[in-house]
Amino acid sequence: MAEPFNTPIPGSTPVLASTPRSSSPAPLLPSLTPTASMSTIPLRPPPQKDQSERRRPIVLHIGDPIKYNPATYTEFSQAFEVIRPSTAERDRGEFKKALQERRWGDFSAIFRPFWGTGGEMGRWDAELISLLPSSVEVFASAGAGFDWADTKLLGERGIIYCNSGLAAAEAVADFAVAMVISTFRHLPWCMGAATLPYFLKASSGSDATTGKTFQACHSLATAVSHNPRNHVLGLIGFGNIGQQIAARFGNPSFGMRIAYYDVVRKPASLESSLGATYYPSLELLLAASDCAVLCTPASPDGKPLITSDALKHVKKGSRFVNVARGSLVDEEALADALEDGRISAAALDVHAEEPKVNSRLVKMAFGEQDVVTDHTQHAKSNFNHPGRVMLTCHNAGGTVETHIGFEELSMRNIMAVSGGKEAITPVNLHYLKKTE
Ligand SMILES: O=C(O)C(=O)CO
Repeated sequence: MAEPFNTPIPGSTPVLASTPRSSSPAPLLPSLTPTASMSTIPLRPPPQKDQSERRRPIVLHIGDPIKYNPATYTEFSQAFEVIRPSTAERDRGEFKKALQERRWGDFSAIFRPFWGTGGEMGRWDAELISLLPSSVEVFASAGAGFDWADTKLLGERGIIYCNSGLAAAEAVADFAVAMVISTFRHLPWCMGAATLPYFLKASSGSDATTGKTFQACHSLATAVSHNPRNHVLGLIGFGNIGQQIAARFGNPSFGMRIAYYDVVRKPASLESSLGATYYPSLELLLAASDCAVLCTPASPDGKPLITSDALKHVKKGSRFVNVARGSLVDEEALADALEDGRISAAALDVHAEEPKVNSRLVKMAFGEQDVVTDHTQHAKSNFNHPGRVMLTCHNAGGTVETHIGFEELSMRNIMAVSGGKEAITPVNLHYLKKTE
Protein backbone atom coordinates (compact mmCIF):
# COMPACT_ATOMS: atom_id res chain seq x y z
CA MET A 1 0.00 0.00 0.00
CA ALA A 2 2.94 2.31 0.18
CA GLU A 3 3.03 2.87 -3.55
CA PRO A 4 0.94 5.70 -4.90
CA PHE A 5 -1.60 4.90 -7.56
CA ASN A 6 0.11 6.05 -10.73
CA THR A 7 -0.75 6.18 -14.38
CA PRO A 8 -1.62 2.77 -15.79
CA ILE A 9 0.82 1.25 -18.22
CA PRO A 10 -0.43 -1.13 -20.85
CA GLY A 11 0.63 -4.71 -20.29
CA SER A 12 0.67 -7.87 -22.27
CA THR A 13 -2.17 -10.35 -22.38
CA PRO A 14 -1.84 -12.46 -19.26
CA VAL A 15 -1.52 -16.21 -19.61
CA LEU A 16 -2.00 -17.48 -16.11
CA ALA A 17 -1.52 -21.15 -16.81
CA SER A 18 1.92 -20.62 -18.27
CA THR A 19 3.21 -18.45 -15.49
CA PRO A 20 6.40 -19.89 -14.05
CA ARG A 21 5.84 -20.68 -10.39
CA SER A 22 8.48 -20.64 -7.76
CA SER A 23 8.82 -24.02 -6.14
CA SER A 24 9.96 -22.56 -2.84
CA PRO A 25 8.12 -20.05 -0.67
CA ALA A 26 8.44 -16.49 -1.92
CA PRO A 27 11.02 -14.42 -0.08
CA LEU A 28 9.86 -12.46 2.89
CA LEU A 29 9.54 -8.75 2.37
CA PRO A 30 11.38 -6.29 4.54
CA SER A 31 10.02 -6.31 8.04
CA LEU A 32 10.15 -3.47 10.37
CA THR A 33 11.80 -4.51 13.50
CA PRO A 34 14.61 -1.98 13.60
CA THR A 35 16.55 -2.92 10.54
CA ALA A 36 20.16 -2.25 9.81
CA SER A 37 19.28 0.60 7.48
CA MET A 38 16.96 2.16 10.03
CA SER A 39 19.31 1.89 12.96
CA THR A 40 22.25 3.31 11.04
CA ILE A 41 20.48 6.50 10.15
CA PRO A 42 22.58 9.08 11.92
CA LEU A 43 21.07 11.60 14.20
CA ARG A 44 21.79 15.24 13.49
CA PRO A 45 25.34 16.08 14.40
CA PRO A 46 25.73 17.67 17.82
CA PRO A 47 25.55 21.47 17.65
CA GLN A 48 28.85 23.24 16.88
CA LYS A 49 30.18 25.66 19.45
CA ASP A 50 28.89 28.73 17.65
CA GLN A 51 25.47 27.11 17.36
CA SER A 52 25.32 25.92 20.96
CA GLU A 53 22.79 28.56 21.87
CA ARG A 54 20.48 27.55 19.02
CA ARG A 55 17.43 25.54 19.89
CA ARG A 56 17.01 21.98 18.76
CA PRO A 57 14.49 21.59 15.94
CA ILE A 58 10.96 21.27 17.20
CA VAL A 59 8.82 18.19 16.57
CA LEU A 60 5.07 18.45 17.04
CA HIS A 61 4.02 15.10 18.51
CA ILE A 62 0.31 14.51 18.05
CA GLY A 63 -1.42 11.72 19.99
CA ASP A 64 -0.35 9.44 22.80
CA PRO A 65 3.17 9.35 24.22
CA ILE A 66 5.38 6.63 22.76
CA LYS A 67 5.07 3.27 24.41
CA TYR A 68 7.29 0.65 22.81
CA ASN A 69 10.64 2.08 21.74
CA PRO A 70 12.16 3.95 24.68
CA ALA A 71 15.73 3.66 23.40
CA THR A 72 14.95 5.27 20.06
CA TYR A 73 12.82 7.85 21.80
CA THR A 74 15.76 8.81 24.01
CA GLU A 75 17.83 9.56 20.89
CA PHE A 76 14.87 11.29 19.31
CA SER A 77 14.14 13.55 22.24
CA GLN A 78 17.82 14.45 22.57
CA ALA A 79 17.91 15.51 18.95
CA PHE A 80 14.61 17.40 18.97
CA GLU A 81 12.52 19.48 21.25
CA VAL A 82 9.34 17.42 21.33
CA ILE A 83 6.13 19.33 21.96
CA ARG A 84 3.01 17.29 22.57
CA PRO A 85 -0.29 19.19 22.44
CA SER A 86 -2.81 18.20 25.12
CA THR A 87 -5.98 16.29 24.25
CA ALA A 88 -7.98 19.53 24.45
CA GLU A 89 -5.55 21.25 22.09
CA ARG A 90 -5.99 18.46 19.54
CA ASP A 91 -9.67 19.28 19.08
CA ARG A 92 -9.92 20.83 15.59
CA GLY A 93 -11.02 24.32 16.71
CA GLU A 94 -8.34 24.59 19.37
CA PHE A 95 -5.72 23.02 17.11
CA LYS A 96 -6.38 25.60 14.40
CA LYS A 97 -6.25 28.39 16.94
CA ALA A 98 -2.92 27.13 18.27
CA LEU A 99 -1.48 26.96 14.75
CA GLN A 100 -2.70 30.48 13.99
CA GLU A 101 -1.09 31.74 17.21
CA ARG A 102 2.19 29.88 16.44
CA ARG A 103 1.77 28.39 19.92
CA TRP A 104 4.22 25.59 19.14
CA GLY A 105 6.80 27.74 17.38
CA ASP A 106 8.43 26.96 14.06
CA PHE A 107 8.30 23.19 14.24
CA SER A 108 10.02 21.22 11.52
CA ALA A 109 8.26 17.88 11.82
CA ILE A 110 4.89 16.39 12.71
CA PHE A 111 5.01 13.04 14.47
CA ARG A 112 1.96 10.81 14.87
CA PRO A 113 3.17 7.49 16.28
CA PHE A 114 -0.24 5.87 16.81
CA TRP A 115 -3.17 5.35 14.62
CA GLY A 116 -5.78 5.27 17.42
CA THR A 117 -4.84 8.75 18.66
CA GLY A 118 -3.46 11.90 17.07
CA GLY A 119 -6.27 12.18 14.54
CA GLU A 120 -8.56 14.24 16.78
CA MET A 121 -8.14 17.42 14.71
CA GLY A 122 -9.71 15.62 11.72
CA ARG A 123 -8.64 15.65 8.14
CA TRP A 124 -5.39 17.33 7.19
CA ASP A 125 -6.92 19.34 4.38
CA ALA A 126 -6.22 22.78 2.92
CA GLU A 127 -7.71 24.44 6.00
CA LEU A 128 -5.17 22.86 8.37
CA ILE A 129 -2.24 22.62 6.00
CA SER A 130 -2.41 26.32 5.16
CA LEU A 131 -1.89 27.09 8.86
CA LEU A 132 1.39 25.19 9.11
CA PRO A 133 4.58 27.19 9.55
CA SER A 134 6.87 27.14 6.53
CA SER A 135 9.49 25.40 8.69
CA VAL A 136 7.68 22.02 8.43
CA GLU A 137 9.69 19.53 6.38
CA VAL A 138 8.22 16.15 7.22
CA PHE A 139 5.04 14.56 8.53
CA ALA A 140 5.68 11.01 9.72
CA SER A 141 2.68 9.02 10.77
CA ALA A 142 1.38 5.67 11.89
CA GLY A 143 -0.81 3.89 9.37
CA ALA A 144 -0.44 2.29 6.01
CA GLY A 145 -3.36 4.33 4.73
CA PHE A 146 -3.09 8.09 4.43
CA ASP A 147 -6.54 9.04 3.20
CA TRP A 148 -6.93 11.40 6.17
CA ALA A 149 -4.21 13.73 4.87
CA ASP A 150 -3.99 15.62 1.61
CA THR A 151 -0.53 14.33 0.73
CA LYS A 152 -0.59 16.16 -2.61
CA LEU A 153 -1.06 19.51 -0.94
CA LEU A 154 1.54 18.67 1.69
CA GLY A 155 3.97 17.81 -1.12
CA GLU A 156 3.22 21.04 -2.93
CA ARG A 157 4.06 22.85 0.32
CA GLY A 158 7.41 20.99 0.38
CA ILE A 159 6.37 18.66 3.20
CA ILE A 160 7.31 14.99 2.82
CA TYR A 161 4.59 12.67 4.11
CA CYS A 162 5.86 9.31 5.35
CA ASN A 163 3.41 6.51 6.07
CA SER A 164 4.10 3.31 7.99
CA GLY A 165 2.77 0.73 5.58
CA LEU A 166 5.89 -1.34 6.00
CA ALA A 167 5.09 -1.78 9.68
CA ALA A 168 1.48 -2.89 9.09
CA ALA A 169 1.97 -5.14 6.07
CA GLU A 170 2.60 -8.37 7.95
CA ALA A 171 -0.42 -7.99 10.22
CA VAL A 172 -2.72 -7.00 7.37
CA ALA A 173 -1.54 -9.91 5.23
CA ASP A 174 -2.09 -12.36 8.11
CA PHE A 175 -5.60 -11.02 8.62
CA ALA A 176 -6.26 -11.29 4.90
CA VAL A 177 -5.45 -15.01 5.17
CA ALA A 178 -8.33 -15.42 7.64
CA MET A 179 -10.63 -13.39 5.40
CA VAL A 180 -9.81 -15.25 2.20
CA ILE A 181 -10.30 -18.58 3.98
CA SER A 182 -13.57 -17.28 5.36
CA THR A 183 -14.87 -16.68 1.85
CA PHE A 184 -14.01 -20.25 0.83
CA ARG A 185 -15.26 -21.88 4.05
CA HIS A 186 -18.03 -19.54 5.24
CA LEU A 187 -16.69 -19.01 8.74
CA PRO A 188 -19.44 -16.56 9.76
CA TRP A 189 -22.03 -19.23 8.95
CA CYS A 190 -20.14 -21.85 10.96
CA MET A 191 -19.71 -19.48 13.90
CA GLY A 192 -23.19 -17.99 13.78
CA ALA A 193 -24.93 -21.35 13.53
CA ALA A 194 -23.04 -22.60 16.57
CA THR A 195 -23.54 -19.53 18.75
CA LEU A 196 -26.30 -17.21 17.58
CA PRO A 197 -29.27 -19.27 18.83
CA TYR A 198 -27.81 -19.13 22.33
CA PHE A 199 -27.63 -15.32 22.18
CA LEU A 200 -31.19 -15.22 20.84
CA LYS A 201 -32.32 -17.57 23.58
CA ALA A 202 -30.72 -15.36 26.21
CA SER A 203 -32.40 -12.24 24.83
CA SER A 204 -35.82 -13.60 23.73
CA GLY A 205 -36.16 -16.78 25.76
CA SER A 206 -36.95 -18.78 22.62
CA ASP A 207 -34.86 -21.85 21.89
CA ALA A 208 -36.62 -22.65 18.61
CA THR A 209 -33.46 -22.73 16.55
CA THR A 210 -30.95 -24.05 19.11
CA GLY A 211 -29.40 -27.19 17.67
CA LYS A 212 -31.28 -26.90 14.37
CA THR A 213 -28.93 -24.28 12.94
CA PHE A 214 -25.94 -26.33 14.09
CA GLN A 215 -27.22 -29.40 12.29
CA ALA A 216 -28.12 -27.39 9.18
CA CYS A 217 -24.71 -25.76 8.95
CA HIS A 218 -22.93 -29.02 9.72
CA SER A 219 -24.68 -30.85 6.92
CA LEU A 220 -25.06 -28.10 4.32
CA ALA A 221 -21.90 -26.01 4.48
CA THR A 222 -19.88 -28.80 2.87
CA ALA A 223 -21.64 -28.42 -0.48
CA VAL A 224 -20.65 -24.77 -0.82
CA SER A 225 -17.18 -24.88 0.76
CA HIS A 226 -13.94 -25.26 -1.17
CA ASN A 227 -10.23 -25.56 -0.64
CA PRO A 228 -8.42 -22.45 -1.92
CA ARG A 229 -5.80 -24.60 -3.73
CA ASN A 230 -5.60 -24.01 -7.51
CA HIS A 231 -8.09 -21.16 -7.33
CA VAL A 232 -7.03 -17.78 -8.67
CA LEU A 233 -6.34 -15.15 -6.01
CA GLY A 234 -6.62 -11.73 -7.66
CA LEU A 235 -4.79 -8.96 -5.82
CA ILE A 236 -5.97 -5.45 -6.59
CA GLY A 237 -2.85 -3.49 -5.69
CA PHE A 238 0.56 -5.11 -5.43
CA GLY A 239 2.47 -3.04 -2.88
CA ASN A 240 3.88 -4.41 0.38
CA ILE A 241 0.57 -5.80 1.54
CA GLY A 242 -0.42 -7.37 -1.78
CA GLN A 243 3.02 -8.95 -2.08
CA GLN A 244 2.88 -10.39 1.43
CA ILE A 245 -0.56 -11.85 0.74
CA ALA A 246 0.82 -13.37 -2.47
CA ALA A 247 3.75 -14.86 -0.54
CA ARG A 248 1.35 -16.58 1.85
CA PHE A 249 -1.19 -17.94 -0.64
CA GLY A 250 1.14 -18.64 -3.54
CA ASN A 251 3.37 -20.94 -1.53
CA PRO A 252 2.82 -24.69 -1.70
CA SER A 253 0.84 -24.87 1.55
CA PHE A 254 -2.06 -23.01 0.01
CA GLY A 255 -1.15 -23.49 -3.63
CA MET A 256 -3.29 -20.67 -5.02
CA ARG A 257 -2.57 -19.12 -8.41
CA ILE A 258 -1.60 -15.50 -7.88
CA ALA A 259 -2.78 -12.77 -10.21
CA TYR A 260 -2.60 -9.02 -9.72
CA TYR A 261 -3.53 -5.69 -11.16
CA ASP A 262 -1.74 -2.49 -10.25
CA VAL A 263 -1.45 0.79 -12.09
CA VAL A 264 2.27 0.22 -12.32
CA ARG A 265 3.42 -3.22 -13.39
CA LYS A 266 6.06 -4.69 -11.07
CA PRO A 267 9.48 -5.89 -12.27
CA ALA A 268 9.56 -9.33 -13.86
CA SER A 269 11.91 -10.58 -11.13
CA LEU A 270 9.35 -9.75 -8.45
CA GLU A 271 6.50 -11.27 -10.45
CA SER A 272 8.42 -14.47 -10.94
CA SER A 273 9.62 -14.74 -7.34
CA LEU A 274 6.00 -14.50 -6.20
CA GLY A 275 4.61 -16.52 -9.11
CA ALA A 276 2.32 -13.60 -9.89
CA THR A 277 0.66 -12.92 -13.22
CA TYR A 278 -0.05 -9.32 -14.15
CA TYR A 279 -3.43 -8.28 -15.53
CA PRO A 280 -3.52 -4.95 -17.34
CA SER A 281 -6.96 -3.90 -16.09
CA LEU A 282 -9.16 -4.25 -13.06
CA GLU A 283 -11.94 -5.71 -15.19
CA LEU A 284 -9.71 -8.46 -16.60
CA LEU A 285 -8.45 -9.30 -13.13
CA LEU A 286 -11.98 -9.51 -11.71
CA ALA A 287 -13.06 -11.75 -14.58
CA ALA A 288 -10.18 -14.15 -13.86
CA SER A 289 -10.31 -14.18 -10.03
CA ASP A 290 -11.97 -16.79 -7.84
CA CYS A 291 -11.26 -14.47 -4.93
CA ALA A 292 -10.36 -10.82 -5.41
CA VAL A 293 -8.59 -8.99 -2.57
CA LEU A 294 -8.53 -5.22 -2.44
CA CYS A 295 -5.21 -4.01 -1.02
CA THR A 296 -4.54 -0.64 -2.58
CA PRO A 297 -4.59 2.90 -1.13
CA ALA A 298 -7.82 4.91 -1.17
CA SER A 299 -8.31 6.86 -4.38
CA PRO A 300 -7.09 10.44 -3.97
CA ASP A 301 -10.57 11.70 -4.97
CA GLY A 302 -12.25 9.34 -2.47
CA LYS A 303 -14.17 7.58 -5.26
CA PRO A 304 -14.84 3.83 -5.19
CA LEU A 305 -12.98 1.40 -7.42
CA ILE A 306 -15.40 -1.47 -6.86
CA THR A 307 -18.51 0.00 -8.44
CA SER A 308 -21.60 -1.57 -9.98
CA ASP A 309 -19.83 -1.30 -13.35
CA ALA A 310 -16.71 -3.06 -12.09
CA LEU A 311 -18.85 -5.77 -10.49
CA LYS A 312 -20.39 -6.58 -13.88
CA HIS A 313 -17.04 -8.18 -14.76
CA VAL A 314 -16.61 -10.55 -11.82
CA LYS A 315 -16.42 -14.25 -12.39
CA LYS A 316 -19.81 -15.70 -11.41
CA GLY A 317 -19.83 -16.98 -7.84
CA SER A 318 -16.41 -15.53 -7.01
CA ARG A 319 -15.41 -14.05 -3.67
CA PHE A 320 -14.34 -10.59 -2.54
CA VAL A 321 -12.17 -9.33 0.34
CA ASN A 322 -11.42 -5.74 1.39
CA VAL A 323 -8.46 -5.01 3.68
CA ALA A 324 -7.78 -1.58 2.14
CA ARG A 325 -10.27 1.24 2.68
CA GLY A 326 -14.07 1.25 2.81
CA SER A 327 -14.29 4.25 0.49
CA LEU A 328 -12.97 2.05 -2.34
CA VAL A 329 -16.15 -0.04 -2.41
CA ASP A 330 -19.71 0.86 -3.36
CA GLU A 331 -21.23 -1.33 -0.66
CA GLU A 332 -24.76 -1.19 -2.08
CA ALA A 333 -23.44 -2.48 -5.40
CA LEU A 334 -21.55 -5.21 -3.53
CA ALA A 335 -24.72 -6.17 -1.63
CA ASP A 336 -26.56 -6.41 -5.00
CA ALA A 337 -23.84 -8.70 -6.36
CA LEU A 338 -24.05 -10.89 -3.24
CA GLU A 339 -27.83 -11.02 -3.50
CA ASP A 340 -27.89 -12.09 -7.12
CA GLY A 341 -25.04 -14.59 -6.69
CA ARG A 342 -22.39 -12.88 -8.81
CA ILE A 343 -20.35 -12.82 -5.61
CA SER A 344 -20.78 -15.89 -3.41
CA ALA A 345 -19.02 -14.62 -0.29
CA ALA A 346 -17.24 -11.54 0.97
CA ALA A 347 -15.09 -10.44 3.89
CA LEU A 348 -14.71 -6.77 4.73
CA ASP A 349 -12.43 -5.38 7.41
CA VAL A 350 -13.04 -1.78 6.40
CA HIS A 351 -16.30 0.00 5.75
CA ALA A 352 -17.45 3.01 3.77
CA GLU A 353 -18.96 4.78 6.77
CA GLU A 354 -16.93 3.56 9.72
CA PRO A 355 -17.84 3.00 12.47
CA LYS A 356 -21.20 2.25 10.81
CA VAL A 357 -21.56 -1.01 8.94
CA ASN A 358 -23.84 -1.49 5.93
CA SER A 359 -27.10 -3.01 7.16
CA ARG A 360 -27.64 -5.21 4.09
CA LEU A 361 -24.20 -6.72 4.58
CA VAL A 362 -24.84 -7.23 8.29
CA LYS A 363 -27.96 -9.21 7.40
CA MET A 364 -25.87 -11.44 5.16
CA ALA A 365 -23.28 -11.88 7.89
CA PHE A 366 -25.33 -13.42 10.65
CA GLY A 367 -29.03 -12.97 9.96
CA GLU A 368 -31.59 -15.60 9.15
CA GLN A 369 -29.65 -18.58 10.37
CA ASP A 370 -32.76 -20.70 9.97
CA VAL A 371 -33.30 -20.09 6.22
CA VAL A 372 -31.37 -23.18 5.28
CA THR A 373 -32.83 -25.69 7.69
CA ASP A 374 -34.85 -26.84 4.70
CA HIS A 375 -32.66 -28.96 2.42
CA THR A 376 -35.06 -28.71 -0.51
CA GLN A 377 -34.95 -24.94 -0.46
CA HIS A 378 -31.17 -24.95 -0.10
CA ALA A 379 -30.77 -27.24 -3.09
CA LYS A 380 -32.36 -24.58 -5.30
CA SER A 381 -29.60 -22.15 -4.66
CA ASN A 382 -26.15 -22.71 -3.36
CA PHE A 383 -25.54 -19.12 -2.45
CA ASN A 384 -28.56 -18.26 -0.39
CA HIS A 385 -27.23 -19.27 2.99
CA PRO A 386 -26.40 -17.11 6.01
CA GLY A 387 -22.90 -16.17 6.99
CA ARG A 388 -21.73 -15.30 3.51
CA VAL A 389 -20.17 -12.08 4.69
CA MET A 390 -17.47 -11.70 7.31
CA LEU A 391 -17.40 -8.21 8.82
CA THR A 392 -14.70 -6.98 11.19
CA CYS A 393 -13.86 -3.66 12.81
CA HIS A 394 -10.85 -2.36 10.84
CA ASN A 395 -8.67 -4.81 12.75
CA ALA A 396 -6.34 -6.07 10.03
CA GLY A 397 -3.30 -3.99 10.93
CA GLY A 398 -3.99 -3.92 14.64
CA THR A 399 -1.22 -5.79 16.45
CA VAL A 400 1.36 -4.78 19.03
CA GLU A 401 4.10 -5.50 16.49
CA THR A 402 2.49 -3.11 14.01
CA HIS A 403 2.45 -0.39 16.64
CA ILE A 404 6.05 -1.02 17.62
CA GLY A 405 6.89 -0.53 13.94
CA PHE A 406 4.68 2.57 13.58
CA GLU A 407 6.53 4.32 16.41
CA GLU A 408 9.99 3.26 15.31
CA LEU A 409 9.48 4.03 11.64
CA SER A 410 7.94 7.44 12.29
CA MET A 411 10.86 8.49 14.49
CA ARG A 412 13.42 7.13 12.00
CA ASN A 413 11.74 8.95 9.12
CA ILE A 414 11.95 12.26 10.99
CA MET A 415 15.56 11.67 12.00
CA ALA A 416 16.46 10.80 8.42
CA VAL A 417 14.89 13.88 6.83
CA SER A 418 16.18 16.16 9.53
CA GLY A 419 19.69 14.72 9.10
CA GLY A 420 19.59 15.45 5.38
CA LYS A 421 19.06 11.78 4.44
CA GLU A 422 16.34 10.33 2.28
CA ALA A 423 13.03 9.59 3.97
CA ILE A 424 12.50 5.85 4.47
CA THR A 425 8.83 5.58 3.50
CA PRO A 426 7.76 8.78 1.71
CA VAL A 427 4.52 8.59 -0.27
CA ASN A 428 4.32 12.01 -1.88
CA LEU A 429 7.74 12.79 -3.32
CA HIS A 430 6.18 13.05 -6.77
CA TYR A 431 4.27 16.12 -5.58
CA LEU A 432 7.28 17.93 -4.16
CA LYS A 433 8.46 20.85 -6.23
CA LYS A 434 11.97 20.42 -7.53
CA THR A 435 14.24 23.00 -5.98
CA GLU A 436 17.03 23.08 -8.56
O1 LIG B 1 -2.46 1.09 8.81
C1 LIG B 1 -3.57 1.33 8.32
O2 LIG B 1 -3.82 2.37 7.70
C2 LIG B 1 -4.63 0.35 8.43
O3 LIG B 1 -5.74 0.62 8.16
C3 LIG B 1 -4.27 -1.04 8.85
O4 LIG B 1 -5.39 -1.90 8.77
